[in-house]
Amino acid sequence: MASDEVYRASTYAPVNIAVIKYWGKRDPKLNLPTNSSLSVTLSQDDLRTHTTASCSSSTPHDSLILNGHDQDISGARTQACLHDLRQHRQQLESSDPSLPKLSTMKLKLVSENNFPTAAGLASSAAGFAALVRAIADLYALPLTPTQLSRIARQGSGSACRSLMGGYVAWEKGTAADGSDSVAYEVAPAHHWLEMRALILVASAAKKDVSSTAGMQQTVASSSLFEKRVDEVVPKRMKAMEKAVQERDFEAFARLSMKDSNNFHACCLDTDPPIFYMNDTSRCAVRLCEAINSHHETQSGKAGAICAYTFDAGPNAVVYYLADNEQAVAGLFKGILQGKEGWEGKRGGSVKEKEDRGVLEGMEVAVEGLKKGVSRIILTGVGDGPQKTEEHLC
Ligand SMILES: Nc1ncnc2c1ncn2[C@@H]1O[C@H](COP(=O)(O)OP(=O)(O)OP(=O)(O)O)[C@@H](O)[C@H]1O
Ligand SMILES: C[C@@](O)(CCOP(=O)(O)OP(=O)(O)O)CC(=O)O
Repeated sequence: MASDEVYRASTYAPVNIAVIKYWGKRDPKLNLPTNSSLSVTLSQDDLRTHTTASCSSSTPHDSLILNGHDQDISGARTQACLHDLRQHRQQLESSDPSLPKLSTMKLKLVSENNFPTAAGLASSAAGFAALVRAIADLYALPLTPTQLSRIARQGSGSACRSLMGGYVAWEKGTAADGSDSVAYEVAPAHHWLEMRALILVASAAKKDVSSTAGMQQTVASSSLFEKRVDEVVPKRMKAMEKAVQERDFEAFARLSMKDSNNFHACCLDTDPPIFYMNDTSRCAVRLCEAINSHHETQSGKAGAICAYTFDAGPNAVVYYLADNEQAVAGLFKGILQGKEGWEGKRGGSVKEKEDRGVLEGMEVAVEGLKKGVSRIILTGVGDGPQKTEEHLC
């Protein structure tokens, strides 16, 4: 008689926000990128996906419940992840016949994101990283995070960077089968633990052009994009790795802001043009620039203390170091006090600052932020996926 034992494994997985952006596919089917990218993994104390993978001989069909709602998992991307994971399990089962035949059972996946899904907060990155990690744990696969990144990449490109903590690069690779298109750790979180991120949520609504569709249009129509892929990104990847290794915030900040602007310029150069940043985003840029130039004037030397970056949406992510919390987060708190997100341990310790020197001539930007930002999220660099015994099913 078949046993109806239920097997399960659960994990938490983080969001990552790139500072050298992935934009463009050279092979849409295998989800292979046109350029390498580099991101910061954010702390799971603030933003995370929690996923349980379970199976038993009586599980009727493969399913995924996300935030309480049934999801369609028949898409090629999710299917590619499930197929590869099952194949790895099958290899284990054929080399050790005493193992239960989990590869033949259907999977029940239950997942919860503690942040808005599909709002440009990298939910697909944390979501697919959690899905792959939870199933790999359920199947007891002896694969490294880099090996798992090859699988997660097929679900969503940016997901491959959420399988590791700290500072993570995704090497674009050159092999036609995608075998060398994987993520690797540039430095663990503790190497530069002082990194903080303030997220200004300018819209929690679903975006009108998905990343997947947008980047395809850019590849097909932007001539600026060719230069980005051939020259701009390869140079910046090297410089950004060095900035992280040397904990050089000035270089990290300048490269982040330039790369975000270059990516959004390519979006504007797309036919028809794609607009992810909005008026609120531009107000955030203006304020960051003002904070940096005020700091430089005061200190008498070059040195950015904050860096903005924008993904495929209007939300600003502002990176800064803990030592500059008052000068950066404190200034934003002075403007955005009363908005959701400042309460709690991280936000509570930030003192509101009204720096007339920085804010002089910034009335339009200040008003724009007050009007356009709905909530803030304060976080910092964090670790990779964490196994948990807290199961969702
Ligand atoms: N926890 C999860 N488990 C599995 N899949 C998820 C999970 N969360 C999100 N997804 C998938 O990711 C999709 C959202 O991805 P999308 O790229 O549109 O938005 P985003 O990731 O928030 O933004 P971006 O990647 O542009 O920063 C969801 O519709 C769902 O298919
Ligand atoms: C702007 C970005 O956030 C784009 C992310 O794109 P996705 O990883 O969501 O795209 P797909 O591979 O098509 O799922 C930049 C980045 O995270 O590097």
